Amino acid sequence: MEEYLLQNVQRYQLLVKRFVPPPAKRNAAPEPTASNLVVATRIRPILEDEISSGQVPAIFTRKNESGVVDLHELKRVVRGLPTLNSSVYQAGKVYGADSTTDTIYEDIVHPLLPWVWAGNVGTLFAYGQTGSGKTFSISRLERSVAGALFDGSLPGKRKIFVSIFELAGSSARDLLSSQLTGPAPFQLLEDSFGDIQLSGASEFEVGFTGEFLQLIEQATAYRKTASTEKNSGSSRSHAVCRLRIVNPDANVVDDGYLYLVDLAGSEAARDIFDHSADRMKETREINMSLSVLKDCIRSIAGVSTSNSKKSYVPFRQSTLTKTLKHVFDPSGARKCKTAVLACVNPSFLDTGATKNTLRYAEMLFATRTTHKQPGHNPNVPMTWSNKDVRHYIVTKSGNPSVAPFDLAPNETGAQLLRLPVEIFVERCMKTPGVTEDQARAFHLKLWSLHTDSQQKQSTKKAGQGSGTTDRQTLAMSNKSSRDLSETSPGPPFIERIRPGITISWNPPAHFPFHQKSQNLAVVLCPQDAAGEHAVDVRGNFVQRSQNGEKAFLCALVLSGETALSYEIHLWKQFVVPVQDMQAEVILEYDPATRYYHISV
Ligand SMILES: Nc1ncnc2c1ncn2[C@@H]1O[C@H](COP(=O)(O)OP(=O)(O)OP(=O)(O)O)[C@@H](O)[C@H]1O
Repeated sequence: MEEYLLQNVQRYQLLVKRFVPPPAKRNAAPEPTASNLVVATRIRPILEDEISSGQVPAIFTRKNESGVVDLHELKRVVRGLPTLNSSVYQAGKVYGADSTTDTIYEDIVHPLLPWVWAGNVGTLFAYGQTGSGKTFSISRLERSVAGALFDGSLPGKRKIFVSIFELAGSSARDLLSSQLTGPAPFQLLEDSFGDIQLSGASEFEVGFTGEFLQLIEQATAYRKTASTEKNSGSSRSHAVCRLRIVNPDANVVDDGYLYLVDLAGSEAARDIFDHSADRMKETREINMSLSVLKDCIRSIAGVSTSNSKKSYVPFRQSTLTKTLKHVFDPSGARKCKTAVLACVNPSFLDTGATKNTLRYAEMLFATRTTHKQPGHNPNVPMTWSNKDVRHYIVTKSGNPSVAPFDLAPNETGAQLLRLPVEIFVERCMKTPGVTEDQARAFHLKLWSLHTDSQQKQSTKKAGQGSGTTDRQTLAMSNKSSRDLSETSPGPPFIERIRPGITISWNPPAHFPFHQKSQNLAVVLCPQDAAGEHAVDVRGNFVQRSQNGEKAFLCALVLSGETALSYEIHLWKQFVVPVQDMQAEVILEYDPATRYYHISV
C-alpha cells in the first residue's frame, strides 16, 4: 500500500487541495468550567527524511474552527483513479506543526502545578504511534516543569521527591537505582487506601531545577530504546516520572503527586527491524498494555465493548494502568486532574495509526467533567469530612468519649486513617480519663470499619435519570474493579471464615503477642480439626471446643521491621474464637522487602 500511495502522491495532493471541509459536528455537552480532564492533540512537523522519501502531510487543522482536524486517506478503487476518503475529528485543543512545546506547557501542563502543590494528584500522559513525538514533547515539558517548580512562583515551601521508573510488560523497573546491572525491579502495591505504592523504588529529594534535570538525564540514559522503521530511538517501555510534593507545614494535608508519563509507541510487526522472539514478545506486551489503557478509556467514556454503561474499568490488568489507577478507578478518593497529549505523525503513510490515536482522543474529550468528591457515607470513613469525623469520635470512642478537638482538629476521615497509630493513641490520651487500651480499641474500631467498607459494594445505581457519561455518576454506581461481581453482595464475614484467609481480631488481655497496630492471624483449620498433638504458642495442647463455641486454630501474623509490614509465623499458633474475629484482611506479599502489607 505504501508504494501505491507514493506513486499517487500528486493525485492525493490535488484532491486534498480541492477538499471543502464539511461543518464539524460539535459536542453537544456544555464545556465544563473547570474540567478535570484536558485533551490535546499535537501534530508534529513532517521530518526532512520523510519529505525526501516523498511523504506529504495528511492531517490539517482548520483556520476558523479550533479543535477540529481533517484527515485524508487515499482510497484505492478497482477501476479508475483513486479517490479521497476524508474524516473529521474533534480532538480537544489541537496544536499544529508550527506550535511550540512552550505553548502546550502553558495551556495544559502549567495549570497542574498549583493543583499538585495544594496536595492533589495531577497526571500528564502522551500517547500515540511510534515516532509521533511523545518523547520529544514529554522530555521538553519535564524541563519546563523542573523550571517552574523552583522559580518561586508557587506559594509556600514544599519538599519535592522524585521517582523515575519504566514499565514494560508486567514488570516495573527503577530508572534511578544505583545498581550497576541496570534498572532494578520493584513492586507496585496497592495499600488499604487504594493508593498505589512503589515498593522498593528509589525516591530522591530535589532542591533545585538542576538536581531534578540531572535525575531525568540519569533515567533517560537507562531507559530501554531500540530501532524501529519509524524511529531510530524508539522507546520500548513506558516511562513514568513521579513527583511527590510534601507540605512540611501542614501535617494533615495529603501529599501532592504529579505523574509525567511518556508511553511506548504502539507498533505493528512490520515496523520492527529485529524480529527476534524477545523483540516480538516485548512488542506484544507493549501493545497489550496499551490495549488495556484503551479499554480503560473506553470504560470511563461509558462506551465499553459490551455497550454497558456500568462498565468495569480493567485498570488492574497491566502495570501501566495500575500506575495510572487514580485516573481510571471510579471509586478513587483523591482529587485528580489529567492532561492527555495525543501525538500524531502527519505523514499520509501513517493515517491508520493516526485515526486510531484521534478516535481515543475524541473519546477522552467526551468524558470531560468537573471533579466531584464521592458523597458522604456514614459507613465509609474515607468519605468523611472533619465534621463527620468529629461526630464519629463523640459517639463511638467509648466512655469517656475522646475530645474531637484533641484527636482530629482538622482531619478528614482519610487523613485520620493515615495517622500513625502511636500519634492517634497519643492524641486520644490528651483527653482526661482516656486510657491507652481505650484509644487502641477505638483505633481498631475505625480501621475495622474502613477495611470492611473497602470490601463492600456500593449500592447506588448507575446514572439514574441523567443518561450522561459523567465520571462521578460512574464513580457512585460502578464498583471499583476489585468488586468482580455486579450483583452479588457477598456472604457476611462470619460465613466467609475458612482456612487460608487472614483476619483481624481482638486478642484477650493475657495474650502474649499483642500488636500495637492491628492484630492479624491466618486461619489454619477449625479448632476441632487441629489433632491431639497440636500445641499453641503458649505450649498448651489445643483442646476440643467446649459449649459449642466456634473457633479456629490460626497462625499469628506479627509486625515486620518496617511500618505497617507483617510476617506470617506459621509455627506460632493460637485458637481464635469466631466472636473475637473482626474482619477479613487481604495481605499482599512484597518480594523486595519479603514482608506482607495490608492490601484491602
Ligand atoms: N514537534 C517536533 N518538532 C520537531 N521534531 C519532532 C517533533 N516531534 C517529534 N520530532 C522528531 O520526531 C522523531 C520521533 O519523535 P519521538 O522519538 O519523540 O517519537 P515517539 O513518539 O516518542 O516514538 P516512540 O514511541 O517510538 O518512542 C524524533 O526525531 C523527534 O526529534
